[in-house]
Amino acid sequence: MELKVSDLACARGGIPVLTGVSFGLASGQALLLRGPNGIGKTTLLRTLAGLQPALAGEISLDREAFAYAAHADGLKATLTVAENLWFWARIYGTRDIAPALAAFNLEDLSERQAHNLSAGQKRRLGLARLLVTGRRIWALDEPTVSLDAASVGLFAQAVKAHCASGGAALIATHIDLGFEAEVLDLTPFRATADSARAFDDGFSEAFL
Ligand SMILES: Nc1ncnc2c1ncn2[C@@H]1O[C@H](COP(=O)(O)OP(=O)(O)OP(=O)(O)O)[C@@H](O)[C@H]1O
Repeated sequence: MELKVSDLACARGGIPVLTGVSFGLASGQALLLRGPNGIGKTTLLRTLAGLQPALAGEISLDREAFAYAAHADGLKATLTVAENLWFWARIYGTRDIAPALAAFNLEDLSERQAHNLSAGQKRRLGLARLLVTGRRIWALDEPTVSLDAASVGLFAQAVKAHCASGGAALIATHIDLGFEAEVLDLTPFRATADSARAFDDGFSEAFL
């Protein structure tokens, strides 16, 4: 098993959002996170990627295993497409950006500054960054926002190739990505007022 999450609880803005989340993600597997707006998909991905602490529970892998791609593309506006990818490649110790450019059809845009890209092109660059991280688990938050149908197809191919080479992906999405994947519905794990109170009590007891 690549990743095992056990009895995880996480909060946003100090308020418990999810409790008792347990699932596994095997090497080669893509898992879709579903649930209504506000259920906590982003919160779960941020917790797994180490951007915020868990309230409780276990995550079998450390944050270094995850490449997180969020709503904000995190691009360097004045750098070109190629420079953006090289920036990340150097950080992650990757020596080639050509596969990333090709996977997201960015070759013809490689010399354009990021701030001059369209919304969908920016998103493609943000996703291409995943390929230069070399990280095993992609944690993706609504990765297809702004993408046209052809680009959703490129994204699906990239995820399939990543999984075929031993990686895995956890993807929060409301749309059909056009490939077979298991689904984890977070609705049953919504934190209740009682569970929120239990965390408050535990917090108070721990610090009194
Ligand atoms: N910065 C914040 N401070 C306080 N609460 C927040 C903050 N960001 C999000 N929340 C709240 O945390 C809860 C979980 O939000 P989250 O973004 O994880 O949900 P989501 O399932 O990803 O939603 P969506 O499908 O709309 O993207 C929501 O009730 C949201 O209003």
